[in-house]
Amino acid sequence: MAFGSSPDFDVVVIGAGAAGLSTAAFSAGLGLKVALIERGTMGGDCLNFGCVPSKAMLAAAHAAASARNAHRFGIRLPPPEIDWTALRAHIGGTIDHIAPTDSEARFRAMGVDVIRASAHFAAPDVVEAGGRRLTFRRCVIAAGSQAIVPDIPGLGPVPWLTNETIFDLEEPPGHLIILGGGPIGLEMAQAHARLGCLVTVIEAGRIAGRDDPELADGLRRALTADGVTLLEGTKLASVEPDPAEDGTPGLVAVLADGRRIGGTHLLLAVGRAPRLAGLDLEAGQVAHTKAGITTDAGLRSTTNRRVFAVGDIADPVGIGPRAFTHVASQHAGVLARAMLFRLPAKVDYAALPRVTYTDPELAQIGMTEEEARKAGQDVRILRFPVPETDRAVAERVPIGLVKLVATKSGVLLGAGILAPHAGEMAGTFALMIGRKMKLSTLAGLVLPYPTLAEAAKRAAGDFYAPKLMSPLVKRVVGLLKRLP
Ligand SMILES: Cc1cc2nc3c(=O)[nH]c(=O)nc-3n(C[C@H](O)[C@H](O)[C@H](O)COP(=O)(O)OP(=O)(O)OC[C@H]3O[C@@H](n4cnc5c(N)ncnc54)[C@H](O)[C@@H]3O)c2cc1C
Ligand SMILES: NC(=O)c1ccc[n+]([C@@H]2O[C@H](COP(=O)([O-])OP(=O)(O)OC[C@H]3O[C@@H](n4cnc5c(N)ncnc54)[C@H](O)[C@@H]3O)[C@@H](O)[C@H]2O)c1
Repeated sequence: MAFGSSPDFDVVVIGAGAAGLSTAAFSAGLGLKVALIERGTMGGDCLNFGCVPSKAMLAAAHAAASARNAHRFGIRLPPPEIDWTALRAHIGGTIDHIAPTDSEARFRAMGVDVIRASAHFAAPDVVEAGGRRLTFRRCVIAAGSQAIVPDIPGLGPVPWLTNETIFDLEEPPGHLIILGGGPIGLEMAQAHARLGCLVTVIEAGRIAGRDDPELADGLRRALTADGVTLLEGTKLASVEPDPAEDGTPGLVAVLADGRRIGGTHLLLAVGRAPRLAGLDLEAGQVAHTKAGITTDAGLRSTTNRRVFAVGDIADPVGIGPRAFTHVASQHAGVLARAMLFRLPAKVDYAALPRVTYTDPELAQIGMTEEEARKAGQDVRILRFPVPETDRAVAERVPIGLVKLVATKSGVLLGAGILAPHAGEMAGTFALMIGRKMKLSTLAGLVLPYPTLAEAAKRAAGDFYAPKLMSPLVKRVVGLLKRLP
């Protein structure tokens, strides 16, 4: 940019996914001149290849499971028939319904200059896209992440799927082999199993490895009951193409112990890598590692003060990346305060919720027991089995657990919930942990009866039960009862 001249844009945003769209919307709303650059589909991963299609598919899968399980309630139904074409129309229709919110037309109407092209840095204050050279006051990198493609011998000729292609299958997979038992692998495993496919998950460690092992154990039982084969602590040595006689592609997964598993499709779900390639971050003098763009806790690049990063691609120093849509929104909020209002805003994940949308759902808010202990906390653990609530009995919920992690003085640090619709309970815990509330708040809450959430109240109540039943309290009650 020539000395003294003003830049073309106040804010240039690279990527129109959850993080970039929120950033562009608030910046334009505050009257700034904004360019939003997207090389793919408006809405990014969440709308097109992530949260939305996966939850739409899971909804269909859960409906099929409900039909299969109706006999438990005295309702006899024929086995459900899966109409794959109609199912795909449901998934596509869900995306189409939400798409206008993320559309180019909506953002143009806000006054945003939407550029449909690939963006890269040409200088620390210049981005190029679609043959245009854009100078900026601030650039926000919101280019997201993509599925990691591991280096597995034989993978080249085997047709593999990622989250970007699995929702496009015109026929249901006969036998879906899933590599990786994290949220993507597990959600897709249950969805496909309940939709009538054979499913095998190959996981190098244990499934739901970031979650509490007790909660993961319940999920393991639920998935196994759905017919998912879980191979944990198992390394994949290689894959071989194995087309069927009619020429339809197939594969054999060869495990490190020599076992051979034949399947029709392979889904790679072994984690995400930031989309750094092509951004020419060197030209922009933007520091990065393979985890993402290195920022301070206010999401500002540590090497180019004009540049910020948000969403999956952001790697705030000491906190690390988190790949969730609600984190993308949180980042946009931090950015609004830090970048535009120059307030000392920082990313804070202390009360962060995350949910794996299987049935039962696995929700974790704040710290797991292991994380709290690693952080040096002297913790109290409280549990209550969800199936012991009256609501669970009525609804025949066989598996579930609430596990609370608190300080010795009763301040809630973390909550893990394995229960149907556990995600719907997460807000209460995010509020409690965020506000550093004590378990007494939860134990004293009047909850509607009968609800699964009562399990959490019962777990919190256990913190106080020994104190209530102590000899001292008994003596006080004994003295008080003598009063007229
Ligand atoms: C299968 C699956 C299920 C998920 N389910 C959930 C869920 O239930 N809940 C949840 O909270 N999260 C979920 N996630 C995670 C969530 O989708 C991501 O955290 C979220 O999409 C991140 O948003 P983002 O804006 O950072 O990136 P993205 O959505 O990836 O958007 C980045 C955009 O930048 C564009 N781009 C990249 N490079 C350039 C460039 N050089 N020039 C121009 N444009 C560029 C890309 O085309 C893309 O559109 C799921 C993810 C997957 C894969
Ligand atoms: N419901 C949700 O909120 C939701 C759903 C899907 C994805 N996401 C986001 O996307 C992220 C990525 O999800 P993901 O499931 O791909 O990744 P992940 O990193 O969470 O899990 C990947 C799993 O693959 C295993 N793995 C890695 N390499 C392997 C190999 N060679 N062989 C066998 N197993 C291997 C790991 O041990 C791990 O358990 C999540 O962490 C989350 O942030 C969120």
